[in-house]
Amino acid sequence: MESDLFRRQATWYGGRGLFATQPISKDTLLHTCPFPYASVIYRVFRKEVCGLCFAYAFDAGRNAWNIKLENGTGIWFCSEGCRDRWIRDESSEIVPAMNAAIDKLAKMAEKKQRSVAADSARIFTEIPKVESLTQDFIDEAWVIAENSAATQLPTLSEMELDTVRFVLSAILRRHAEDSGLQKTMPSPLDSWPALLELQNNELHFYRARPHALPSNLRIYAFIRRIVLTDVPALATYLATFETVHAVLARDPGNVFGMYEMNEEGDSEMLGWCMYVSASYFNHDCAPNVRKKRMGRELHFFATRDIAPGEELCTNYIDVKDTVTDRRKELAANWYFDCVCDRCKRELGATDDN
Ligand SMILES: C[S@@+](CC[C@H](N)C(=O)[O-])C[C@H]1O[C@@H](n2cnc3c(N)ncnc32)[C@H](O)[C@@H]1O
Repeated sequence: MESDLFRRQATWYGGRGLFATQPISKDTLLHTCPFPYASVIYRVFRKEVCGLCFAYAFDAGRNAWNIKLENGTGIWFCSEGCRDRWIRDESSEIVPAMNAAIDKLAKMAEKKQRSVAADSARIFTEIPKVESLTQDFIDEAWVIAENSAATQLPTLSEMELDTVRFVLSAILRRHAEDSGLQKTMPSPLDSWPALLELQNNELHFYRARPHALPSNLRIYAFIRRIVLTDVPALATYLATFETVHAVLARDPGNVFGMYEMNEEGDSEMLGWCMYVSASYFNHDCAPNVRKKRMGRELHFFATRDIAPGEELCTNYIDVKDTVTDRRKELAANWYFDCVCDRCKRELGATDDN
């Protein structure tokens, strides 16, 4: 990573992490991602969350935002400034066409539900047994899906349609990057080649959630159909399954939930984002880094003084929970057994364990 304060290097427990290269004082701003590479606001919240800065209407004492694109569907803004910046910065012609296509095809698929289900290849519907879920099995499933995807129009759940929007936002960003349309170029640390360097977690993910493999293959088939029929500008990214697969394989374990407090004072997830360079902060149950989302920017600050050589870690889960609950959650939703010192201490473990 290009920073005076830290560098990316291999960890003793596997994978990469970020390590301080000089003394860092408490509250130092360590890293900023100016905007996510890919993001989605859940459809149910799209009138309540600004399409540019992610401001939540509830925080401003409102039920919804009312500023829209003139020709657009599916995106609301908290201010004319955000709308105008979105038009200036994003590929504004493609997005409304894409959103309209998603809605149209989702309705078409719903109407044709029976016949489509009957025609579908088993790969799109059958939940694989955990024992059969090897990397070879997954790779083969994608090849089969690619060979049959052109004619498929699967019916998707609301969650799957949100995932379609998420993946398409990544494809759009890649297209903007490749074609020079991107007005504010991201740093190389937040580019498509950098995204490909993120840890691929699909094997752990599908073994924990076998239904997600056919679901992701349906998502791919649906995206391919949308692009081929309604968004030809993105067709090169759908010539093979690689782009969709690359995003879906890196989503689990790398993305950030978009959380806000709701009326009841509970934390509500409004969508999720992929901030590529931010994904290199590993987890620690006694973190020395805290993250703060400010609009669509994600900032990371030191929570205490940090010595050179120390790993910079944030927390992926609520660290107020007990050691048993923390480890259960990390294993279930993040697919790893935490190696942090606090866990070791609280488990009464020795270094050999
Ligand atoms: C968001 S990524 C962090 C970057 C990752 N280490 C890499 O090389 O790409 C999360 C992954 O890092 C590893 N990881 C993060 N914190 C960990 C911890 N406390 N104990 C063990 N593994 C951890 C796990 O493999 C996890 O799936």
